[in-house]
Amino acid sequence: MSHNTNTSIKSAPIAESGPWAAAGEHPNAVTNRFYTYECVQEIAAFIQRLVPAKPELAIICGSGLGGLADLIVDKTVIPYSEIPHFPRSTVVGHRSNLVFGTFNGLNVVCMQGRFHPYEGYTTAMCAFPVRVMHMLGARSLVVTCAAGGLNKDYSVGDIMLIKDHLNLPSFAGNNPLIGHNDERFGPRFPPVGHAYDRQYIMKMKEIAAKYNLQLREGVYCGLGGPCYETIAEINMLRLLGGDAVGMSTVHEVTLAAHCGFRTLGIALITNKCLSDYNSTYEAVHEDVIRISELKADELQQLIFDFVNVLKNNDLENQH
Ligand SMILES: O=P(O)(O)O[C@H]1O[C@H](CO)[C@@H](O)[C@H]1O
Ligand SMILES: Nc1nc2[nH]cnc2c(=O)[nH]1
Repeated sequence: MSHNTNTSIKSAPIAESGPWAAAGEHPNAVTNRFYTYECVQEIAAFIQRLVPAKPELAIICGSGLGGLADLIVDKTVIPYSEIPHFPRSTVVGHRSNLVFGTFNGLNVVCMQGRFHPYEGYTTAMCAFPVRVMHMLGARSLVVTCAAGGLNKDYSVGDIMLIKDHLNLPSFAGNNPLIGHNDERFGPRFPPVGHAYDRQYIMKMKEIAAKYNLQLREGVYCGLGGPCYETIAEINMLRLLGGDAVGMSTVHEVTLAAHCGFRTLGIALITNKCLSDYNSTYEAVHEDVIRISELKADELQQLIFDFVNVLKNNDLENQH
């Protein structure tokens, strides 16, 4: 597929040229490159030429959870490598496809593979597909991830609905919204206190109850990775109120809140975060993938049923 990758470069003030702009005079200008509105428009237009149908729901697949995209019917699969300016997923358990089609009868767009800051992308670059999917027409987002269980009551295999998050990189000045704010995306100071939609959470609990499944509901801590946590860090995150920890999601949900998505966040607890210095257990990515794949069917069924809620517009305060 041929495309001109240079048409939307508004400014390329940093060493390498690309579709991003630097974040102005902010000290993070070099590290916080982000995609311009025009670039997102160009990508959306490119995709619309291939897939004219408007997606209603956007889905992001976490580690080992990309199988959901295989259940989409009447599919159009666009490899990230064929989309202008798109990064690539480099992590085991993440494919690199944007998948369109219908899932339980609803038009969806699904990221089969996401981007993480530890791959070398800025948080803004990691999260920018959220804006593309919004520009394509999606207004609901389901974001899934694999996570370590900080909460001592949690077991491996538990599914946690994310009620809130701690965006730890943002504490250190690494927020995907740093830099020039283009109001066409959203406001300069977006509220994020309700970034995870309460009604979506309630609906998902009702769905789970039908399967006698008890879902957890908790606070997700987003860290930069790629190291798993030290014991001291695990203890700190617990003190801060964290229930689960991972290396994704928070920057995506920040951009989703900024542009007005209603978001359902689901973390699959793939490992326990142990704080016993005498234990020899360590988290490993192979276990993360194994547990994700083991629990994928359950998660997919819940999301499949959740689509009914969206299709039937079975919600109050729809905005
Ligand atoms: O958050 P997702 O992409 O599901 O992946 C999680 O699993 C990986 C670590 O095993 C990290 O990338 C962490 O963020
Ligand atoms: N940071 C972090 N990410 C994870 N992803 C899956 N498990 C974990 C974990 O224990 N810690």
